[in-house]
Amino acid sequence: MKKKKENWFSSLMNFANGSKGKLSMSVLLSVISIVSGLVPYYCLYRIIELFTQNVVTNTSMIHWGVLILMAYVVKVITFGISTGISHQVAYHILENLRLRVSDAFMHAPLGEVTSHSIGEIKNIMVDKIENIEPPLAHIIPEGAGHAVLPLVSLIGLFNVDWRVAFASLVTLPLAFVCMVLTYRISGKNFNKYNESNSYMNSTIVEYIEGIEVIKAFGKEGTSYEKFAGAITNYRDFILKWLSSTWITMKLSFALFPSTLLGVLPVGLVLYSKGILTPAQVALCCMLSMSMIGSLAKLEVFSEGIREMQFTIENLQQFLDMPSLPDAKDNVKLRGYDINFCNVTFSYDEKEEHEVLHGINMNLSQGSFTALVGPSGGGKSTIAKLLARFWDVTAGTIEIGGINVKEIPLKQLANTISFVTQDNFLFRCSLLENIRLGNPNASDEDVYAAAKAAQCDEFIRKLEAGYQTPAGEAGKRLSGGEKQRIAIARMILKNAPIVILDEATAFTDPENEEKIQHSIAALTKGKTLLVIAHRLSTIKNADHIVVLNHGNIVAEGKQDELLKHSSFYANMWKNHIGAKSWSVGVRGKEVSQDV
Ligand SMILES: Nc1ncnc2c1ncn2[C@@H]1O[C@H](COP(=O)(O)OP(=O)(O)OP(=O)(O)O)[C@@H](O)[C@H]1O
Repeated sequence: MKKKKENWFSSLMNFANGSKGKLSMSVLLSVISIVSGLVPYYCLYRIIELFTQNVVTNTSMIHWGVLILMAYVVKVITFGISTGISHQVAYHILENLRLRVSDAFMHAPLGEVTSHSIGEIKNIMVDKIENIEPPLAHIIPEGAGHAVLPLVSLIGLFNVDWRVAFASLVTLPLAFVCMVLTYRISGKNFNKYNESNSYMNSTIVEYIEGIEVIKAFGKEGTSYEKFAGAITNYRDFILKWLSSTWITMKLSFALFPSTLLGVLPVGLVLYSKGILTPAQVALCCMLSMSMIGSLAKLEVFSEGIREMQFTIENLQQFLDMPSLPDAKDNVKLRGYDINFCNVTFSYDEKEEHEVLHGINMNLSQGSFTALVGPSGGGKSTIAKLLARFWDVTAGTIEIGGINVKEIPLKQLANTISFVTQDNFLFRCSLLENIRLGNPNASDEDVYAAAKAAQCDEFIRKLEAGYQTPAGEAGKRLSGGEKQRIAIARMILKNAPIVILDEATAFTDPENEEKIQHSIAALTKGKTLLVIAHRLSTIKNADHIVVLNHGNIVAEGKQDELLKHSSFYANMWKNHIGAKSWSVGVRGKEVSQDV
């Protein structure tokens, strides 16, 4: 059965959990504050009445004056407390929204996440969510107050005379029509607005991120044009969008607060007929004027409501992202053997482009398995499926006899250390970047892991050593240095299964040998899966699996493969050739050493 689409406001209120009491208090105080603004009008009416009946005394003036002052104090205090509370609640809702969206990203298959550009995600998570804070903090409490005030004023007007009360409503129907029209016209283009805004954000992020490539290829002009074009398109779109609603919006802005238009003439006619006293006419004018402020505010708030509605509806696509099913309770693994059974996989939902076709593979606990093969053969995909960045399309992957889908994602993450090709450093110190591998590790443990990964020496040479912020250092570190930090993280994590995806690809030969020794020592007894292009680094593997176009084309030990697989033998020959060639070019002599 199709799930009923939740109203955007209910969705928003779901994020106020734990703060609904505060929100109600804020609404109540706001209503008190706004309605207490009517008290001075009533007092003025009584004072005018005293004057017109010529019975005014000092005591009565003081009496009504004090009442006006008290109403003012109540108005200011209740308003202050109400908005204070509502801002707290608004930020609580914003925090929940952001946490919920980032949680959705964390639990979604990786492909879902990468299908959105960084600019788009930043736009929604930072800017759009932040933009709803002011309307959220003001509209709910103040909106309630401003909705109640015209009603109270209207009741007051009916109390004086029903004809004046109806006269105050004369412009409302037309104002409503204009407001609904504005809402409809601008709503139609909101998706386009989002697209245009996201595109502009993505373009600027791409422009800044790719600045090195742009400079290297002398494409400043072209890239700048793309960026400037996105800004111009956005401006043109917004201007067109605004002009499409300009007339109806301005009309509704003008008509909504025009209560005096009916009240004043009708009040004066009733006065001339002796039905209303001058004080009553003054009271009717004051009451209808009190409605003006509130109706104008409601009109402005309708803009904010629309902003909130569109933001929440836009966020819904992120909140509704499919998530990888996650088991609740930790399971008992029977060791750390890994078993791929008939695994097929496509990155696209339609399964049109299968990248793995029925992979069967067994990695016994404590063994060292190497995945090799031409680029695009599916090596990294296998590693990512094991770490469950995606779920297999068909077949199963088991660890210790348990399907990875039945292992809670957290337990799986604790079981596997994955050093990927992208060695991402977070915006914190290098010490903390390494400690990510094990948050409970002491500083000494971090230093030991860094030594084993051959990064202690260069880190200590940095001005702030281990305290160097990675954001800053990340730009200064070489690819190999970042890779060694990632390996130190892996060492510190000490998980029973280790995946190294081209883990030493950036490292120079001298350090590579040292790291290879450290990795060999530190992964002893662990189930190790290495993805390597440089066959010399995995020639001692217990098991080498050769992948081509998503199929296993050969497997075995190095010696067996060299004897029985012409495919592997060719790869080996090419590898040796490439090594010799590179040495030859640099040293002007050709060597056949590997
Ligand atoms: N996120 C993705 N979305 C769609 N297709 C992808 C994605 N990642 C990889 N592919 C495709 O899947 C196939 C296998 O890629 P994979 O990265 O697993 O190969 P690989 O053997 O690790 O290559 P390399 O040695 O170059 O890293 C390739 O055709 C690639 O284009």
